[in-house]
Amino acid sequence: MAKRYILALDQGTTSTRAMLVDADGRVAGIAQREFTQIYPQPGWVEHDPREVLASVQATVAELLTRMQVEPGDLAGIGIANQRETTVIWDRRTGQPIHNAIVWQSRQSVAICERLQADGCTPMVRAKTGLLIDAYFSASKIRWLLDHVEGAQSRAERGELLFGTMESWLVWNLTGGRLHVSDASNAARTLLYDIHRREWDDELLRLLNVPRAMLPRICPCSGHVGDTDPARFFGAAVPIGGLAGDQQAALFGQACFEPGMAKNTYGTGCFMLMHTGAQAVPSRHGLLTTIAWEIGGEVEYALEGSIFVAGAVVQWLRDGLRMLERAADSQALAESVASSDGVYLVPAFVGLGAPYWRSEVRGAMFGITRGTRREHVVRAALESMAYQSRDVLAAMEADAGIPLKELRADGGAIANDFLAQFQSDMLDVPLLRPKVQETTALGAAYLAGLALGFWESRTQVARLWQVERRFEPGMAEAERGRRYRGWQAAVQAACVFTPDRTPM
Ligand SMILES: Nc1ncnc2c1ncn2[C@@H]1O[C@H](COP(=O)(O)OP(=O)(O)O)[C@@H](O)[C@H]1O
Ligand SMILES: O=P(O)(O)OC[C@H](O)CO
Repeated sequence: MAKRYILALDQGTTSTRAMLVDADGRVAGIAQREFTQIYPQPGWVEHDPREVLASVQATVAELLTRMQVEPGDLAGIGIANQRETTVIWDRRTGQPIHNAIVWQSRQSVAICERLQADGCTPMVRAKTGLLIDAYFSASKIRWLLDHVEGAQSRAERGELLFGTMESWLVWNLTGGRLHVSDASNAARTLLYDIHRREWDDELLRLLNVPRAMLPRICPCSGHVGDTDPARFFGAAVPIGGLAGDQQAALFGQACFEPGMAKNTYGTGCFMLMHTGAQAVPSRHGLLTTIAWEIGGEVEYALEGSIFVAGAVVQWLRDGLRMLERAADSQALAESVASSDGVYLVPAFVGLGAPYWRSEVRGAMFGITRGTRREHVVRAALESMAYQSRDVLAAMEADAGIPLKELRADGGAIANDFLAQFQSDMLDVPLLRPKVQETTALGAAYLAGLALGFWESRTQVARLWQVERRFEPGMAEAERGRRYRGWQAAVQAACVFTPDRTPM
């Protein structure tokens, strides 16, 4: 019987999703499971890699059982993952030496400050397209090798392996036979030269990371290997695609031409613009990153990484108890004509792109006796749109291409108020696709193209369909006035830094 589905795994920051995609690019079924967020100290975030792996196995088992699909019905597997999150494990036992250090975690800030003070930024930027920040994997690896007893010498003896989540998952799903990563994930480690496309000796020396612990780099779309039947429901299923989740979403949104961009509104917000075969350096606080490597060719993207977006709504719900459900934020925001001058700067873990100010903390401005919960909720939603405008302005300046339309996805863009306000604030149409699980979809496409499930990107691009198009409708003067208020709020938040001790 013909293989009916590609299984896509979206291993995200707060949950794992498994999804079956059919040949028409339709989602036949989906299963999702959250896992524990470990906060050992303020500003630190960790995951237990074994629990993450268990969440993958549980979601796949649930999905296959519910959909009455046999592993033999699967044409292949595509994996997209939370990026930068760092796992180190023992090659022989397969056991992690510590929890995974999550991308948001700030425990390696001091390591980054030393590198900055040593003047390493220009060299790092030129080779990796990144800047020195605890966000990326390298300082997390250094932190683990420093803090787990004996880790450095074990790594030097070749006993320990490093990987981001896709690497850890492939290692386990193949029964410890494959230690690989892909170019889009390697590009987020701060150890990979995105132009020469190899691990870089100067960067490895700088961070004293032994080469022996690094994975082999595979293409994002290509037959990496097969699952071990003993580890994967009794079947050897080909793994055909690996990509960082934001790059996978760019692919799932069919942004294949230079100048096409997507923005994902999840916990954080990640805007990526495809820049073709050219790695465009940023002069405005963005990252230059590999979008994907396919058939020996690399395509690049400019990225604006915003650390807090949908998480601000979670905070209103769980921290302040202003909302019962995240979705209630829409009706509340729409019940008032404006935020009444209130601005919320959600710098809970500092500011990412384009500011890169890890010491700044969140703030609210413009409060009066008349400020109500509705205004605060509206200001919170607006903050996602303002932060995205900051990033888009930088992107247009760097790429020299004005954006024609923005393809949007992620949990928070279900909010129509946010979608409309975003379109107004950017003065470009915002397109919400029918399939909003674009990350998993992108992983499925990358795998399916490699395994002959789909023929070409042209075919994939035709499968993309718009669910709703939001047209900009705000007058120029009004847009400018509101955005200037936001810029003033960010500036004021940056001034308030009473405690500069790194977390
Ligand atoms: N209707 C909504 N309006 C505003 N925010 C929302 C809405 N629904 C979900 N969110 C926010 O979106 C985020 C979840 O999106 P998701 O794409 O699942 O995130 P992630 O993949 O980062 O875990 C949460 O932070 C939540 O607060
Ligand atoms: O898992 P998400 O959707 O929060 O995305 C996380 C990013 O990959 C971090 O760089």
